[in-house]
Amino acid sequence: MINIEKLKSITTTLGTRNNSKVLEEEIYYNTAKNFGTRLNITSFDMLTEKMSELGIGQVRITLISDSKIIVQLHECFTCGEMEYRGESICYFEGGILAGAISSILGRNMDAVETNCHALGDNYCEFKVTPEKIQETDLDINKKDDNMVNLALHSLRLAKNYSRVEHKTKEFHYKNQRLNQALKRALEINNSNKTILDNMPNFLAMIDNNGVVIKINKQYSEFLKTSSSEIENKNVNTLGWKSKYKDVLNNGNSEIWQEQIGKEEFIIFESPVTEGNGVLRQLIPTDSEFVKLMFDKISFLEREMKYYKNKAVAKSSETTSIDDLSVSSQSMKEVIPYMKKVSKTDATVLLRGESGTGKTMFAKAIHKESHRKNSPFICIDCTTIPENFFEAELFGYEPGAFTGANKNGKIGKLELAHGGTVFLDEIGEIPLETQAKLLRFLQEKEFERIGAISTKKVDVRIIAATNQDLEVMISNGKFRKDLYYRLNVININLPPLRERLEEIPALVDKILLDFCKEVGLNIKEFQEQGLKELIHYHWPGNIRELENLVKRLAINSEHSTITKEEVVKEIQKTKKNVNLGINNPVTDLKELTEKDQILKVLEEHNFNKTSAADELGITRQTLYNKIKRYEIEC
Ligand SMILES: Nc1ncnc2c1ncn2[C@@H]1O[C@H](COP(=O)(O)OP(=O)(O)OP(=O)(O)O)[C@@H](O)[C@H]1O
Repeated sequence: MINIEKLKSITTTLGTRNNSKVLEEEIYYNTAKNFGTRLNITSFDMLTEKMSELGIGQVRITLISDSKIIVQLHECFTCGEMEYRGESICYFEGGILAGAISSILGRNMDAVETNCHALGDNYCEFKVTPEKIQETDLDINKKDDNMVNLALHSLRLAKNYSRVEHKTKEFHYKNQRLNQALKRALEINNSNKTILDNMPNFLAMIDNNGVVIKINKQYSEFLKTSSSEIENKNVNTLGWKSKYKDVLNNGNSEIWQEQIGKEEFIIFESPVTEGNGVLRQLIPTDSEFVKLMFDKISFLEREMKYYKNKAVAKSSETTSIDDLSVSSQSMKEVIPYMKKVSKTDATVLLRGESGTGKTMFAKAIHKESHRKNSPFICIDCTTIPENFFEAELFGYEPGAFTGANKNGKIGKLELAHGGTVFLDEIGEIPLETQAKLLRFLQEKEFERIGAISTKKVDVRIIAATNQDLEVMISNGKFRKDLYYRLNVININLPPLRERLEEIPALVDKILLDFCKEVGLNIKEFQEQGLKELIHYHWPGNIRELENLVKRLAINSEHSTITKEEVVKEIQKTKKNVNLGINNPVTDLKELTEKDQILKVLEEHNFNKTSAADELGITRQTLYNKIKRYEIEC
């Protein structure tokens, strides 16, 4: 037995409702195709006549060959009177053409729309080709209405991703197209049989007062009654459990499981006719369609679990607040505050120069919080191209934009549900995305790109920056309202030169962890060597100290690292500092720094890894600087 609550929760978190919509859409394509085969069309002339008579459009066949048939459709029913939509959308007509041509040729054909009026073309055009599945698998001439046959057909089509992608590109317009098709379906009367009657599933249309305005033959036969006994009666009078009110109020489909008679059904109710009516569909739970849907859901669920586990595993490697090496007075004062803050869900803004430990502290806050068993997801805003921010944070629906993954993408906020998202270098977020992020911080909800429904997720945001956000606000580069939202808790990590007394403890910790990690005999520093470290001013902060200590641990010949070895290593680091690297930046110094970076890059043939090495900075810092100084590489 299917657990409908689980289905609902999964569809809500993963947005798989839309994946089920993909299949739903397949069903409609197939239904139209099924209808096309039943028109008993035997020639192309008859096809042209019938399509015109049904009001589907004016057909012109421009090519008939062994491999394909090209059909133009003028005055297309779906898009003929539409404005430019930017996508081809006439899957309903494609289905009818595919079905009709299949019955003319006596072989299974499929139609793909290659031109569309909604794309700005003068007319719609369909390429009709033999379907790529084995003919023996499906006998479309067999006038078998059963759900299994249709669902099997859907399964094969759903597996054909390019087809699915083509037909699901514009999810926004799907309902509209469907509305029109159904509206029309109610009007068209073909030998006293409506299109609804030709549909194999159990379907009914309910108006906004809860009155059943149409029920198809299959449904009324299942209820062992005639359509006239049902139509024009209220769902309450009929004893139907319907959620039409919720559907119409919220504009979202409802799905649930129900036993009717002896059979179990999945019931879908979705808004149609511009939100004035509801289409009710009953699908038996033992149908292939439902099984397929569950397969898809469990695949997505497994995928989600995999990424969640990965994220949780990463966060469990994290140092906790108590394990952080902090021995200076200024940092010791920060720790109790951090612990208090960790227990809340408040947004935190960590500020400090590069290498002062912002990322490490963000992870420690997460580990101390009640979210510790949920993902910690770090987004380095300096590495995301401007156009991809929204997709990265909020995700997108299948086919939301050209070049998008055909299955859509779960955004990092959704992935982190229950956990923490760390936005490193928040100042890099483009203004447009800042607005959407602000809304998320205020309402905890967002829409994926291309989605019509809103998602709610429970995520804590920790942000970090070493930029002067206040200056960015006055330059119009950072939103003031977002700044206030982020700045609820502000933790400032002082540069290492202002907490030099921490160096001995930091060095001990770094040395011990590193020697263990790489399997070196544990080493120590000569006292004079340590003093040298304390006398240096560490413009690259703890990261610079960490790199230097690790280099010494590897290069030192002795179990005790000598003063001379330290001095030599510091000289190397200083050389880079004299070159202007790692200095806190002022306008004047920035100029020197840019020149020096350019010089080193040129010397290294623009190889970023070796240039970063020479400069004594991470590759990421080098990328950041290249970006900041607009150096062309
Ligand atoms: N208190 C600490 N104890 C031990 N190691 C630390 C501490 N603080 C920072 N580090 C180490 O210093 C390095 C730099 O820290 P981190 O990446 O957190 O800095 P950051 O401020 O986020 O830098 P950036 O702004 O460049 O991203 C890391 O490898 C981290 O492990």
